[in-house]
Amino acid sequence: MSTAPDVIRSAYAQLVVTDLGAARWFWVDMLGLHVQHETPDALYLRGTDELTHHSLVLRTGPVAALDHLAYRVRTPEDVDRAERFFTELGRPVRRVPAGEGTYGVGDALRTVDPLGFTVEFFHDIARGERLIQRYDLHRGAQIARLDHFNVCTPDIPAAYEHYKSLGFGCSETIEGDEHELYAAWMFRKQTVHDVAFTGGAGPRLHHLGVATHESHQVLRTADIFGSLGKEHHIERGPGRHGVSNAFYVYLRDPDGHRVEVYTSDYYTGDPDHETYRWSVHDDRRRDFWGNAVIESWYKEASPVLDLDGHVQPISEAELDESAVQVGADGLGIIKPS
Ligand SMILES: O=S(=O)(O)c1ccc(O)c(O)c1
Ligand SMILES: [Ca+2]
Ligand SMILES: [Fe+2]
Repeated sequence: MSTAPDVIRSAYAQLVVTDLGAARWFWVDMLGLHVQHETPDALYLRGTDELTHHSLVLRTGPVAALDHLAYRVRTPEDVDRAERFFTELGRPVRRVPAGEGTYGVGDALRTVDPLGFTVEFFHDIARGERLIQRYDLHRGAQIARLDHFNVCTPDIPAAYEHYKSLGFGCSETIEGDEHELYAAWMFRKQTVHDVAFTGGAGPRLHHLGVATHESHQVLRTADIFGSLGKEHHIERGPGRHGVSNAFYVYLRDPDGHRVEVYTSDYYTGDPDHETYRWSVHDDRRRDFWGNAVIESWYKEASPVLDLDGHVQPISEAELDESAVQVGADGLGIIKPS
């Protein structure tokens, strides 16, 4: 296998939304993302700390879906490496020269990865002005930056192996009694994850994770939605995660796309960083206070598009974490299917 591209971080996602005005209300007015560029059918958004052009692109389309995920790579030559790497894997690849792809992004490689997701690797991207200390412009949830992608896939071990071959480390896992893999969190930047896998029918996008600096901003996000009688957008939390130790709240946008407002995970940058493994029977794994995970969080996710914009077919998962229950005696019981 040729050398993998040197991925720096999860960098942006492009979502298809069916109503750009409604999406603007949610992502700009409520979450506080900054509009770096806009056209009649697209918004290019970033958080207060982000110095590159955007970390989220919303474009109008008939079906709410993930258009593609994008990772930034260290050098322009890593875009060539990505092309060789995925070509050797036998995956469909498409080179997207500067000016022909996403506005603000330079030369890029797009592929459909082994999990069925359309993924872009790029280096060159336009800059945005520094807003880190423009507190006068920090609004709503005061989102600082994109933190991670969470994807639904039926084969978590295959997802783990693919991202391991791309040089990702593994910070945490959720495992069964025989160490079957229910979920995994993997990273290139030195925090808990750039990408994580939720077991389920896939390929589907489970959520985008966006980071705030402090937990009071997570609580304030929930309060703002409550104040406006829009609490139906709050799906899960606020709460404290077991995995990652982050404080979180999950929201659904007007199209049902899930976003997690997330803060205070931890450093993972040492070369001998060890994976922390949770039992699927430990009720603190997903919420450290043992709060139940609402069914929709396990079952609902956004469809994804292929390189030509067609919705990818999905395949069902073998393992169903939501079927695993911890009984009153603290032992795991599997609900009869
Ligand atoms: O619910 S989990 O504690 O497993 C969790 C941890 C980190 C995340 O980013 C997440 O979405 C979910
Ligand atoms: Ca609710
Ligand atoms: Fe997350």
